[in-house]
Amino acid sequence: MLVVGLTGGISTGKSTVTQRLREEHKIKVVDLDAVARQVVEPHTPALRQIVDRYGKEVLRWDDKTQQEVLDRPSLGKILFNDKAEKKWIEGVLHPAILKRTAWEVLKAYASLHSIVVLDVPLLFEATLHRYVGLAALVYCSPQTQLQRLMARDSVSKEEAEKKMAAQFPIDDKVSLADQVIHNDGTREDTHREVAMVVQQWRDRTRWWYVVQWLCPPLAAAQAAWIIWSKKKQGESKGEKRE
Ligand SMILES: CC(C)(COP(=O)(O)OP(=O)(O)OC[C@H]1O[C@@H](n2cnc3c(N)ncnc32)[C@H](O)[C@@H]1O)[C@@H](O)C(=O)NCCC(=O)NCCS
Ligand SMILES: Nc1ncnc2c1ncn2[C@@H]1O[C@H](COP(=O)(O)OP(=O)(O)OP(=O)(O)O)[C@@H](O)[C@H]1O
Repeated sequence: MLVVGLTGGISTGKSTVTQRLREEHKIKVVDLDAVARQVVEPHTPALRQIVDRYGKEVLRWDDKTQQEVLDRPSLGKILFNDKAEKKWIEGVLHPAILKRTAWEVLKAYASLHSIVVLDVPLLFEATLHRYVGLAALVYCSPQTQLQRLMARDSVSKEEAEKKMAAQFPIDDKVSLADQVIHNDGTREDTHREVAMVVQQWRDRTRWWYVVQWLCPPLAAAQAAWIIWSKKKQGESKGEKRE
């Protein structure tokens, strides 16, 4: 099975691309933003830790479920404005997110998917690219990124720039990626690029994933090889976590 890590910058178009992957190409996608929401649902250990640290101000009443839930904009304000708190929040959430994601990958393998795409906003920042077979970047210029972020989230230029600054600059991610999907033009242009990369992924997997499914030690050996060789590559480039 080919595990693709799909990343980008905030608002460069990951969701636009993954929607196409799911609907047109029928590819299994695991969205780590969605997983990040699950790990802070009511009564989870992660939410308890967050409330212990920041108090009830990070909660809001949800009429639909009749309970207190995480107020995401409030936690976002803390995370995007304070580097030390960002680190603390990530220290609580990332291990829980990783555990759930590993489980989703195993489920995809067991149900004989040839390709699984992980939509990971912080693929490079969290050095998760070492654990995937291919890192694909959804790219648009920083100017387009800023405009789309301001329009989509109805935020000021200053607020949008602060969110962009919490990640590696999109131009720096280009050299770290194995493949780039350009999303500066029309959606139709992007759909064409997506079709091209999907063909490349399918060419890489062919019948190999069936062999791996029939012989799990082969799949485990390939995963171990990818992790080991990417770790070596990273060390020789002097890569380190943010
Ligand atoms: C801060 C939170 C509460 C804001 O929630 P909100 O619903 O407003 O936004 P959402 O979750 O949809 O994220 C939107 C985008 O923000 C960016 N972003 C999210 N977390 C981070 C982070 N820790 N560092 C930098 N950028 C981030 C990503 O580009 C993401 O796609 C939320 O993003 C969160 O819990 N973040 C911490 C978990 C995390 O690191 N998630 C990234 C998954 S790898
Ligand atoms: N090719 C395009 N042309 C015009 N608008 C686009 C294009 N691609 C994406 N957009 C718009 O740009 C905004 C950001 O796109 P999208 O939500 O897919 O980004 P994202 O990378 O998933 O964002 P996030 O990191 O916040 O999850 C959305 O409002 C989307 O409709």
